[in-house]
Amino acid sequence: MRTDLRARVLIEHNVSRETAEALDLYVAKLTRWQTVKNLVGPATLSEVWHRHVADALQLFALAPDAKRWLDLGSGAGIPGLILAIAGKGRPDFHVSLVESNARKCAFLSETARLTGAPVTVHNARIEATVNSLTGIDVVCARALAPLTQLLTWTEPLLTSGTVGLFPKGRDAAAELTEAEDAWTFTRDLIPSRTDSQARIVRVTSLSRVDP
Ligand SMILES: C[S@@+](CC[C@H](N)C(=O)[O-])C[C@H]1O[C@@H](n2cnc3c(N)ncnc32)[C@H](O)[C@@H]1O
Repeated sequence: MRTDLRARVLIEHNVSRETAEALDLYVAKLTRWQTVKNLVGPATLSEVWHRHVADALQLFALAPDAKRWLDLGSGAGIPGLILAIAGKGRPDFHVSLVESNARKCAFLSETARLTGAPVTVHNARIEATVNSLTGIDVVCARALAPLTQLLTWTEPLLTSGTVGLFPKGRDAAAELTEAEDAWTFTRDLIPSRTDSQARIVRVTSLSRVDP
């Protein structure tokens, strides 16, 4: 079952053999750490290629030319570390990972070293870090916070030309409605390729609604 999912994901995302081997290292490391550190929902591990790897890789198609990525609340590196592993060969490609949990950062650093993924791991809180990060093409965050909170955290970036890509579940439309009370922005609601109920919210040109 797992092998079938792996093969399907690799074909669908046109993954090279070298990248597939690096993704295998990621999955093996995640599986090993999961037994003692509980990095992802235990029920999701048997479908890691679909639920995590493919879910991350689909973001590339939404910003194909982006080089400098920022992933907030990376956890076990989803989507940021997976994107970094897959984007490793691209010129000037780099992903900043922000994660407040030290043991998750240890996993991110060790796995990045093992796979050669071009990342910087920031063991820090988002609110203390975002202002110092510049030159970011895309900021993403999965399963972190409601859209209104994400826009508040990423305001310095999204008001300055950075694109936001936020994978969301079935409540994406409601989160958008709430966020539009406080912000104006250009947005697309893109169907997820891994979950028919889920959406990816793409946000650009953010500004605050006048009080
Ligand atoms: C539910 S997990 C999601 C992890 C990953 N993005 C995923 O989709 O599997 C949220 C992560 O965000 C981190 N986090 C929550 N609030 C944070 C903050 N203010 N600054 C940095 N990290 C934070 C948590 O430690 C946790 O690892």
